[in-house]
Amino acid sequence: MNADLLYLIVGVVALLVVGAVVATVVVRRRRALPPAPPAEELERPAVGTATAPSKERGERAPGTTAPPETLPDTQVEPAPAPLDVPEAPESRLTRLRRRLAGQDNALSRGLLALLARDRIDEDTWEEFEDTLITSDLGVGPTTELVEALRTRLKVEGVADPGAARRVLREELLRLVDPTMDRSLATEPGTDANGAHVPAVVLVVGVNGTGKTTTVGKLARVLVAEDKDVLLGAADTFRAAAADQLETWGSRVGVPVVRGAEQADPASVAFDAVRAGQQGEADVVLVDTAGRLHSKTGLMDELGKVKRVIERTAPVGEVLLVLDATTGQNGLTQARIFREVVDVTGIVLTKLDGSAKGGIVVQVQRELGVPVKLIGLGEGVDDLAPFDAEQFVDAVLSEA
Ligand SMILES: Nc1nc2c(ncn2[C@@H]2O[C@H](COP(=O)(O)OP(=O)(O)OP(=O)(O)O)[C@@H](O)[C@H]2O)c(=O)[nH]1
Repeated sequence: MNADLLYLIVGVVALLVVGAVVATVVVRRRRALPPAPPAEELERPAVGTATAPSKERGERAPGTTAPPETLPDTQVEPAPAPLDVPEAPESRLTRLRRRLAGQDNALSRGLLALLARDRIDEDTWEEFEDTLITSDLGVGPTTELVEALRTRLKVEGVADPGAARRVLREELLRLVDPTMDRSLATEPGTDANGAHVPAVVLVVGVNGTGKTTTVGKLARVLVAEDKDVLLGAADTFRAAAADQLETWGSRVGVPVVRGAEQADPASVAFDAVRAGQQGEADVVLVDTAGRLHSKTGLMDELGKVKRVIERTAPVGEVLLVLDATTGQNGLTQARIFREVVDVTGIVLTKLDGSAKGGIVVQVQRELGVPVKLIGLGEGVDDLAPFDAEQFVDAVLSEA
């Protein structure tokens, strides 16, 4: 072997040794590093549209590194919207009283202007009667009121408008009847075995009168009174009614039991009351469909709903919702519903913007049950318990 060949072999061996040493060091260093994070962790998409870093969303402020355990594995749902706090009963009443008094109140203006005249002659009494009839007081109550007023003004020798107004107030109040029990049956009870039984309120009426809206508003009244409420969407005829109720419910944290579109209303009502019993709700409000296609159909449907509910809990309250602006039509509806279910109270909606307050008296006489609630607008808290004195004062206010 010559010297050149020997140098070549020694050089190749030396290169191999150096290469092996370098490779070992690199492999060792790689093993010492943590594995590279997956691509998606490096670029986490922002949740929602907010751009400010948010701890809740697991975002990092620029230049900071969050410890791995603070990074959520899944996207964080946006926080639920805070619940509404429904208006307290007292402030609601004060506000709605002002609204009732602030109407373009033809009744009030007409009555007071007539009583303010120097001399009340026959023409004046006739005008007075016309004003009362226009307000939907009805012929019977109008005649009674006029006769009572004429007699009292004469017998008591009332001459000044202030005194005449006091007499009118007393007579109107007598017609509206402050002695009627207008409380709502919303106290839960127990059955024979001591099991919890929620109070059940069934809400009936023809479509468009404001049933679903009333159920939503009433839920808010009850929540403001610290009651646990559950809603049953037994109006399966109009799918939007259940959606509407869900919106009302979700705003105040009240659950809603609903069924499939066109499901049997009785089975939805049954499920709702059962759920109310199991969840120990204080009150279950059941919305119903109001098709007046035929009296028999309505009778069958409402009768069945009530019977099926009563397997679990008695129906303590049946509220008939009537639109105050529909006058005689409303009374016809009232008659039909009275034959179908035992109505325990009336809700008069849309009394805002209506000079038809006299309907309160007519409908109470027609059904023999009290007006318990009045709707005074489309706002979420525009439903108030009916109070005879406040109502008469609002009707006679000179606003
Ligand atoms: N101004 C006014 N509008 C009201 C009042 N109550 C309800 N409404 C309106 O009346 C309309 C009908 O109300 P709904 O609650 O959908 O009527 P419904 O009886 O449930 O109708 P169906 O579900 O079709 O049977 C809605 O636009 C309500 O906002 C009220 O007191 N005043």
